[in-house]
Amino acid sequence: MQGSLIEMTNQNVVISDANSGNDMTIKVASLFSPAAPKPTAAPGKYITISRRQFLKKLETCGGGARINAWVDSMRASSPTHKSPASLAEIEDSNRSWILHHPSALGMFEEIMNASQGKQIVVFLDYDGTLSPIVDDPDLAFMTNEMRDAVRDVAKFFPTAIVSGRCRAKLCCFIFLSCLLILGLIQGNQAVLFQPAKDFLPMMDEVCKVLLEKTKSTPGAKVENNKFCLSVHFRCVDEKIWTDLAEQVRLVLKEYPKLRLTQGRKVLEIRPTIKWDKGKALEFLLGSLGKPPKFFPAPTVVNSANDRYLGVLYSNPVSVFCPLGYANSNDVFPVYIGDDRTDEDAFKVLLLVLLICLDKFLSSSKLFLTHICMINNQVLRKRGQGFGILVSKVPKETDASYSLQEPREASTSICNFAYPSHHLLYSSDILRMVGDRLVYFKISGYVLLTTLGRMETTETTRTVEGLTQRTNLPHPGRF
Ligand SMILES: O=P(O)(O)OC[C@H]1O[C@H](O[C@H]2O[C@H](CO)[C@@H](O)[C@H](O)[C@H]2O)[C@H](O)[C@@H](O)[C@@H]1O
Repeated sequence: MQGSLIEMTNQNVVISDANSGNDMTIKVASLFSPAAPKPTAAPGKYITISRRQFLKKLETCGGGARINAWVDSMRASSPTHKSPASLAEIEDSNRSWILHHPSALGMFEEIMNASQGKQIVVFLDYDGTLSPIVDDPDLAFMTNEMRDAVRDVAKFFPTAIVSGRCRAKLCCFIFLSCLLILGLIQGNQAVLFQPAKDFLPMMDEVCKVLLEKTKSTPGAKVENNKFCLSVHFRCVDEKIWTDLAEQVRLVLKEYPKLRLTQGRKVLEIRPTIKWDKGKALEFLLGSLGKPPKFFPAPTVVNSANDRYLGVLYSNPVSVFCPLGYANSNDVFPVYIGDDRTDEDAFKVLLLVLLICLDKFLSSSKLFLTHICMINNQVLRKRGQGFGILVSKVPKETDASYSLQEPREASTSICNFAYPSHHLLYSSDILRMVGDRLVYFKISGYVLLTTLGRMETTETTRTVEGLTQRTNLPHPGRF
C-alpha cells in the first residue's frame, strides 16, 4: 500500500502524495471531529498514512470534509498544478512509479508470452484512453489512427469499450457501426447490460435539478449519460470548485439512492447499485463464448526458435456462444483505462494477474516487482489479465502497466492487433531471415518483427530506414 505524507500545521493538513507529486491542503477542523482527535506530530515532522484510508476517512466526515475530499480526489486524478517539489524529487517519484508500472509498450513481449494458449479479450475505456481529454466533452473524438487501431484489434480479438458515456453519444463519436457501449465489437454482435434502468426517471429528474442549480456557475456543465450524470469542473475556475461541489452535495442529499464518484475534473452521480467497470468487465467476460478450436494451438511458424511463440501464436477470432469466460482459464483480458472508474476493472485484473505472473514469469524481473503484492487471498483467485493505466503522471493505481497518453495507447492496441493473426494465416509473410526476423505486410504497412518486438513502417520505401536504425538485415526486394 502506498503511503502519503501528512504535515500538520496550525489550521491545515497538507497531504503530500509522493506518487502524484501533488500537494493538497485540507482544513484540519473539517477532518477531525472531537471524537477522533487530531494526530500529533513533532514540528516539521510528517505522519505517514495510507492515502486511501485518508480519503475514506474524509468520505465518512460531515458535509464540508466530504466536499473537500471530492474536490481533492478530482484534482489528484487530473492534476491542475505543478508540484512545488524539486525536480530531483519529481524524477525520483517518476522513476519509482515506472518501475512498478512499466510501460506497456516495452512489455509487449511479456504480455504476449503470458497470453499464450489464451483468448485475448480487449477492454478499452473511451475518454482519456481512446480520445484525448478535451475541454468540451461533446468534442472528445478519436483520431483516425486510433479509430483504425480499434477497428483492427476488434477484427482479431473480442473487444469492448467500457464507458460511463451514454451509448448514443459514444456510438456517434466512434463512428463504427459495430460498436455499442458496454458492448463488444465483434462483427455485429453486441452485448448490452443495463442494470440500472429502474433508476432512469430519477436520473432525469436529478439532471434537471442539477442543470438548474449549476446554471449560474460559469463553465459548469451537466452531462446526462442516462445511467450516470456528470457535473464537469474542467472549465470552472478552481477557486469555486468547492462551491460547485457543495451544490452537487445538496442535490444528492435528497436522493439517498444515488451515490457520487469522482473522475478527471468531473463528479459523477450514479445509482447505488453494485455496478462499476469491474463488474462490467466480469459481465462481459461472462457473455463471451469460448473460441472455436479451428486451429491447433500454439502454432509456431519457425519451430527452431520458440521465442516467436509470443508473436506468432494464433488467437482465432472468437464467435459468440453461450458459454462464458467469467471463471475460465482460457481467457486473457487486457484492460486499458485512464480514470478512477477504471480502477475497479484494474482490481479485478490484479487478482488474476498475479496468478498469471506466478505461472509464466516467475523468473523475470517483472515478477519480482509484483511479488510484494501477492498475498494468500489473492492467490486463491484464479485467472489472468493485464491492466494498463494511461497517465502522464504517477498515480495510485491497481494497473500493472502504464502508457503515457492516448497516442501510445493506439500503438499498443496496434501491437495487439497485428502479430497474432495475420502472420499465421495470411500470405503476407514477406521474408524470414534466419530464425530471428520476419517482415510481413498488412494493410499497407510493413511490419518488422524480431523476438516479439515489432516496429511498423508505412511502406516498403521506409524499410531501409528501419533496418538501419535496428541494425537488422534488409529483407530484400518484394
Ligand atoms: O467513466 P468513464 O467512462 O471513465 O467516463 C468519465 C467521464 O468521461 C468524460 O469526461 C472526461 O472527458 C472529457 C472529454 O475529454 C473531459 O472534458 C472531462 O473533464 C473528463 O472527465 C465524460 O464527458 C463524462 O461524462 C464521464 O463521466
